[in-house]
Amino acid sequence: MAISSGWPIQPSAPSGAATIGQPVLSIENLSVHIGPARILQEVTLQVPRAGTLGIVGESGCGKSTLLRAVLGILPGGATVPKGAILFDGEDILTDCAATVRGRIGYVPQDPYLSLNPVFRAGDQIFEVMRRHAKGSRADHKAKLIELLRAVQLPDPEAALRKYPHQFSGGQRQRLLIAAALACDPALVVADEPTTALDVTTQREILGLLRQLTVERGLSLLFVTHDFGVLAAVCDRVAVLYAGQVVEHGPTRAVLDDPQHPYARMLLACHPDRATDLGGIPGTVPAATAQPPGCRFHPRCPLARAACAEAPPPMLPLGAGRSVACPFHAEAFARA
Ligand SMILES: Nc1ncnc2c1ncn2[C@@H]1O[C@H](COP(=O)(O)OP(=O)(O)OP(=O)(O)O)[C@@H](O)[C@H]1O
Repeated sequence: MAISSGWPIQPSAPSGAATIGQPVLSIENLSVHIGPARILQEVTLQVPRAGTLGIVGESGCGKSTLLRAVLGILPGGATVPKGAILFDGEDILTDCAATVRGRIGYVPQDPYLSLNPVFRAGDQIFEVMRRHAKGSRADHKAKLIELLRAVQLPDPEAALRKYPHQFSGGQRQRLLIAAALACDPALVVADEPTTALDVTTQREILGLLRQLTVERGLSLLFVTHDFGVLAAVCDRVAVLYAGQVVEHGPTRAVLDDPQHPYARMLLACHPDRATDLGGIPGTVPAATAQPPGCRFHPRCPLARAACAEAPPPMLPLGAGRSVACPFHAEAFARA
């Protein structure tokens, strides 16, 4: 059974937009360690200009760490033994990080925790614009009012003077989307931006995000653990397991016919498809105890000795798809 987004279908990106020119963001062989935790291993991904890439994976697979690396806010003690993150050709991991960061908008996960309760909403966004956007305060105000209209927040003038507690959760998330767009970013990074919201508000916010990215030609890097949300928002998807990308391709193709054993088993657990509640045998390894080779091999029904020896290369499958498993075509029975 196909996984439906459950959300109203939103306008899709202009034809061919996902493949135009250089990617806006290119993550190349990125490994991130924090102390003994080997969190990301040789992650390679691209966000197309005016395209949307979703990162999907279970809790603890490294989604937030990947976003933090892109935003230049890895925690103290983090090291990057390998790799690069190129934004418009500039390496975010080097000194130009501060300049680059102003051109990346961020929509956080929890609208209740992301605004300072003691400052007016407008002042908090003006402060970000003062640091990163050109123009006077009057220019910023005109721009912000236009954005608050675009995110469909009623009475934008009054909204600027309100404190965070005077908004609902959905309204706060609209405010945060406006804030993310305030400095004219080329890329918006969103970290599960609807998990704290009720289902109806989730639909509205996802629809809005999709509409704004299409209308404004923005690129979107979107993290979620929810395949339905992914189907609603993202043109392309990368499936992450224990810090390794195991499959990458157009969202519809991956959801309809996943190739990596992990992606197949994960999708089989989705409520739209599940025939039992068996789940995937075993547990996700701790970041301090990652198995060698393919990190999924201890749980994989197709595993053999070679899988424990070295991480499998990404194999191109055509039509923009790739999978990190040389045995992906073999059928398996779920344990
Ligand atoms: N500061 C840290 N120090 C040590 N280990 C960390 C640190 N931050 C994260 N980790 C570990 O890195 C792994 C990935 O964590 P991360 O938060 O990136 O995953 P995630 O996919 O975003 O999870 P969730 O969906 O639950 O937010 C986990 O095993 C986590 O315990």
